[in-house]
Amino acid sequence: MRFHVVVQTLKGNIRVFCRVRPLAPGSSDVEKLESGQPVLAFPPAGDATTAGVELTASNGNKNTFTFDQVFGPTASQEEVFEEISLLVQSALDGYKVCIFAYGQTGSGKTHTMLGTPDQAGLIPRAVEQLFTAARALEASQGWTFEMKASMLEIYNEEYKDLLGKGPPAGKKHTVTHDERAGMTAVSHLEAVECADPKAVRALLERAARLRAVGATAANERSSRSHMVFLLSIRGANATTGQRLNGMLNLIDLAGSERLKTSGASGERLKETQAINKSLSALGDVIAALGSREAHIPYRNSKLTWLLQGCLGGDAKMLMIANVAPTLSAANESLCSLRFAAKVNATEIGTARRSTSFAK
Ligand SMILES: Nc1ncnc2c1ncn2[C@@H]1O[C@H](COP(=O)(O)OP(=O)(O)OP(=O)(O)O)[C@@H](O)[C@H]1O
Repeated sequence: MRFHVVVQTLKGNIRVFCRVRPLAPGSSDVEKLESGQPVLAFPPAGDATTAGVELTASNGNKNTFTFDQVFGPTASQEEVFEEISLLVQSALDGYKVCIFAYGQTGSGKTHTMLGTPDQAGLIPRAVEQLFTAARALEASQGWTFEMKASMLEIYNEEYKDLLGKGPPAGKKHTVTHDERAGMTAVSHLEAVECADPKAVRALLERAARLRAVGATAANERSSRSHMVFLLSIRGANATTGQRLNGMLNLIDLAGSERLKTSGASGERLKETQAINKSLSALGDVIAALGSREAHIPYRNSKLTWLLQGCLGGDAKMLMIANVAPTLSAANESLCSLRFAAKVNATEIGTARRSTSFAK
């Protein structure tokens, strides 16, 4: 347990990875410039703890970025998870952990977070790992753990429960924070007790079906909304009296691409404004935390308001910037990499575990 704490603290509380997805099989997309140069290349970063990615725009301009990790198109789900597993594990030590997938529509966010049945993504792998570790601690060190999962969608600046029925007619979900206890409560949100990883898989399938229904009904809704997976972990140790509250939030953000708003109207315009608002609010919160401002603008979006207890000095954050390798995506990839670079340049204080001893 102690080992996890030390390693993660040394690496800092905000980390940024970049993941480049492969070209779709049979795709007619172009991934090279006319000169034959690839749009994305992976130069060495110059030190052992970071990795580089270089994007060449259609005008030939090169933009180089360094992140904590860069995964090329051949990186497997397992390789990506390996780099994240320590961070996930720390939720079981009483930390609040937030992992975001950021990028334009089609850049691989959902593949990274949820994956497919034969290429499981971060969420199922994280839950499986936490179960295994919790069981081992229960068997060897007198701990008991309770894990509860919720899933919600934020669409047009409104919360929607993906597992339960949601609030009664005429009511909305409300989010309240108990700062002293470090707890967040969402009204009318279903929290499903996770007795084993199989239960979580069933739950993810249920949520995916619900989102899919939305997608046909509301114009590719899944890429126009944020999907938030929340796992709360309560631990109690009968031998030592120690208690802990960990939290793992895994977020598949809405597509970050800027629509040409001049052509967008009605629902589409409203969606775009809501996405732009919440993504820039997320960037603003991170920037305000980094510059130690007295006021952190959590209230500026439903996303930052929901996650405020897990965004900040006490929490650990990871942003995965997903990018597509194609020439047609190069402009949006550049925007994503710039956003990620800004996050990467932010320093947030040392994470704190939420633990206490029963009297
Ligand atoms: N690393 C990868 N390996 C293999 N296939 C991938 C990978 N990343 C993405 N894909 C595939 O590329 C396509 C687009 O990916 P995905 O749906 O994850 O993008 P997205 O960013 O979540 O898009 P949206 O915003 O529409 O949800 C999917 O068919 C997905 O299976």
